[in-house]
Amino acid sequence: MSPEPILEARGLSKTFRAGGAVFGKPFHAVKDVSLAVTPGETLAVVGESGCGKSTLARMLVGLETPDEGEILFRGAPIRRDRTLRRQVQMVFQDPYLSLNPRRTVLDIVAEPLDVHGLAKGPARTARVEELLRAVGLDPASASRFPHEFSGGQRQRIGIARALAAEPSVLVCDEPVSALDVSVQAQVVNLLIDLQKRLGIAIIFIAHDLAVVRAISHRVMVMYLGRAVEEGGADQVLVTPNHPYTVALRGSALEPDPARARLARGKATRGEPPNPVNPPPGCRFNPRCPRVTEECRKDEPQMKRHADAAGISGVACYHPVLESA
Ligand SMILES: Nc1ncnc2c1ncn2[C@@H]1O[C@H](COP(=O)(O)OP(=O)(O)OP(=O)(O)O)[C@@H](O)[C@H]1O
Repeated sequence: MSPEPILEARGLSKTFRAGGAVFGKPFHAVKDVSLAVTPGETLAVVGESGCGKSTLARMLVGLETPDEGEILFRGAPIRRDRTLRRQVQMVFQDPYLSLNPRRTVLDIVAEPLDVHGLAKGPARTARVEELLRAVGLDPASASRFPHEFSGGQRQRIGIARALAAEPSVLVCDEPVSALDVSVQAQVVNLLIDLQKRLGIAIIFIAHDLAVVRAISHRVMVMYLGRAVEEGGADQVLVTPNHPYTVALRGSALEPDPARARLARGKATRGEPPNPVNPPPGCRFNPRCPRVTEECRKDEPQMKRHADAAGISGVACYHPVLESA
């Protein structure tokens, strides 16, 4: 029997108005997305910029309220309360913007300890030093300020801060995309190591399939607010079923970023996606090499089935392997 999910989202939707304007046209940034992670598991959420990954992440940690759907922690619905805030912590994309430049590392990492009343005085300092050690930083650096650290070290400080709350789930929103390629693997390896030691579940958000390869057990692919494919990491990353995942994978195999963009552009023909005016039918249809009339009429629903790696699913009338 597979373990119970620690965090589950059912049918989450979020609508914004175009341009953030009060009278702007409403559009779905996230539409009917469901996911689940079990303790010790990493679910990667991948898709191009604007597909709704950050909005999904913000809903999961309670920074954004879903318009529809619910979030369950250990099987019980949770709202934007303290339980959710403490048990589900976020690691932000930009380690330069997400750390207050006027506070010391001690005070930054101790913030969740203060907010949740977890430690005071010498115990607070000792806990911060322990957390800094856990993320591979010198505990003596607690009195320093963020600008004295490199990008990779700052992201380690962000991870230490997230861990201070003793969370069961870390939601990492593009945690390495602002870092040099040489540093990205170190931060990914740190997360893998922490997961093994602490048994936390990780939701790892990225636009790049190559980055998620090392860390993910399961992968969900999003396109214009919708989940289009999900399954075990090997299945989705090696033998993808959705034509969009195939296109993303094509660009992931290209190590040079400029060529990867070109490959992605070629593989996903036509206009770049715009969530404000999604096409009728399948949202990917204007760019899809396998498009038929059916795809232009009705939106395909996610069809799920159980396999060796758990549940797999694809929302496509013409999935690649089945019709090959
Ligand atoms: N507060 C907001 N008000 C209006 N529109 C928003 C708001 N937040 C996000 N959006 C829009 O919702 C869509 C999804 O944004 P989101 O940031 O979730 O995507 P993403 O996949 O994380 O992209 P990126 O990697 O560029 O952040 C985008 O079109 C974005 O412009």
